Amino acid sequence: MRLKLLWVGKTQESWVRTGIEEYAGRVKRYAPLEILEAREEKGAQAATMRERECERLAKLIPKGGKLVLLDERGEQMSSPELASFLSKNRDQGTQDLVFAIGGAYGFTDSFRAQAFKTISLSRMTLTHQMVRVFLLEQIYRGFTIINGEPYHHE
Ligand SMILES: C[S@@+](CC[C@H](N)C(=O)[O-])C[C@H]1O[C@@H](n2cnc3c(N)ncnc32)[C@H](O)[C@@H]1O
Repeated sequence: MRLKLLWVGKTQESWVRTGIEEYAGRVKRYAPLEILEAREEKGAQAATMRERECERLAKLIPKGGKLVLLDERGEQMSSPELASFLSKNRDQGTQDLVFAIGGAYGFTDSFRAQAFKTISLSRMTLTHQMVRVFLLEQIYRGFTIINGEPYHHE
């Protein structure tokens, strides 16, 4: 199973980039991981920016890829539940599990409708930049749970 992380715009803060590099490196011990960046839209109305950014995200989804959205309105999962979601997909032969993080204006309804699952990390709104690190850390945590490694403590 290959993992793809899609997001909108460059990672601006160096301390966020450091976190991404750290946890992306850890995740790659368990599964091939590719991070793909959609260009951020600027200077238009929120709805137009959301629309254009989602069109760009949609183009990055490989054919047959299973789309998982990160969204505050999604389903809240525990880390063991995320681990079992990852292992189930791996065992069922999912080729590309594609996680998408929206831009500052989130997702359009039509992009939401393409998702196979929508996950919330919290009911609070987090910055789309920090969500990149939180998601990578949870995926890493998930793999350590799958492998019975001493990282996650109940
Ligand atoms: C600043 S938020 C967008 C807020 C936008 N007003 C909305 O309603 O979706 C940018 C992106 O960060 C991610 N995000 C923010 N908070 C999140 C949370 N609690 N759980 C999961 N993803 C979150 C989502 O992918 C979201 O599209």
